[in-house]
Amino acid sequence: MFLVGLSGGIASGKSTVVAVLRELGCAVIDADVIARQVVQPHSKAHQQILQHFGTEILLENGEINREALGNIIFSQPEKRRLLNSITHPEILKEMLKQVLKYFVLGYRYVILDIPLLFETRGLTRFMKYTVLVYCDPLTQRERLMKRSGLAVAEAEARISSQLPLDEKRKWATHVIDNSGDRESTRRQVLRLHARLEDSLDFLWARLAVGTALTGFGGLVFLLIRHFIS
Ligand SMILES: CC(C)(COP(=O)(O)OP(=O)(O)OC[C@H]1O[C@@H](n2cnc3c(N)ncnc32)[C@H](O)[C@@H]1O)[C@@H](O)C(=O)NCCC(=O)NCCS
Ligand SMILES: Nc1ncnc2c1ncn2[C@@H]1O[C@H](COP(=O)(O)OP(=O)(O)OP(=O)(O)O)[C@@H](O)[C@H]1O
Repeated sequence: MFLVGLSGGIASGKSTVVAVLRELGCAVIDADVIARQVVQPHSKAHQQILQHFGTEILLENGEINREALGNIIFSQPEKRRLLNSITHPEILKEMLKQVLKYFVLGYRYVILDIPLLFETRGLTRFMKYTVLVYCDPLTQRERLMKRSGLAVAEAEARISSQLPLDEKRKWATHVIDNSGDRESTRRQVLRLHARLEDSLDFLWARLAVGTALTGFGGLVFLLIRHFIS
């Protein structure tokens, strides 16, 4: 089994790409969804957030007021680092559990949708491929303002809380450019999907050739090499 890290910037189109991949039957784990689950009332992260940010970031029903917390962390880098240090270990733990679930279910690869993949040190080393959902800066800002009802300055604060997409582009093994229309993006996702599926064929072909050439010892060697690479 191998892992594919999918990332992008805020409102660059990750969910749009993931929707197509899910339609094609891929297993996808969404870090934003998990980030919501791990801060539910009575969780460890909820208690720590309350302790550091105070009751003013709570709604009447005890849940986190995401808008209020967002306003704080997107304008104050040190508060953002604090929130990340509380939530990220919990998010990673839950992601690992879900990866194991898909492994047991027999999926041959799992896509991890992680907005801060390239910002989180060391995480890309576990991914066989990294996919960046790119979008040109002006379109990204416009889509973000429209989707979240933000003013220019607020949208820019959110965008600049992440590494620029042009920087992330250099690190990704695959790029999907979502600056155009949805149809153009869909075509690129179909090509990516075909490559991911081919990548499996390549593995099995390598194993078959390896076994034929070197016998059982060679097969064991190739399997070990694959799972630790
Ligand atoms: C700040 C919070 C409360 C805002 O909630 P809200 O519902 O408005 O936004 P949502 O969670 O849907 O996130 C939207 C996007 O914001 C960006 N974003 C979220 N958290 C961060 C962060 N800490 N740093 C930079 N960008 C972030 C991502 O691109 C994400 O896709 C929430 O995002 C949060 O708890 N963030 C901390 C956890 C985290 O790092 N999540 C990102 C996944 S690892
Ligand atoms: N190709 C496109 N053409 C027009 N609008 C688009 C396109 N792709 C995405 N959008 C719109 O842009 C907004 C952001 O897209 P999406 O939710 O897929 O991004 P995201 O990266 O998952 O966002 P976030 O990280 O902030 O949750 C949405 O309102 C979506 O409908």
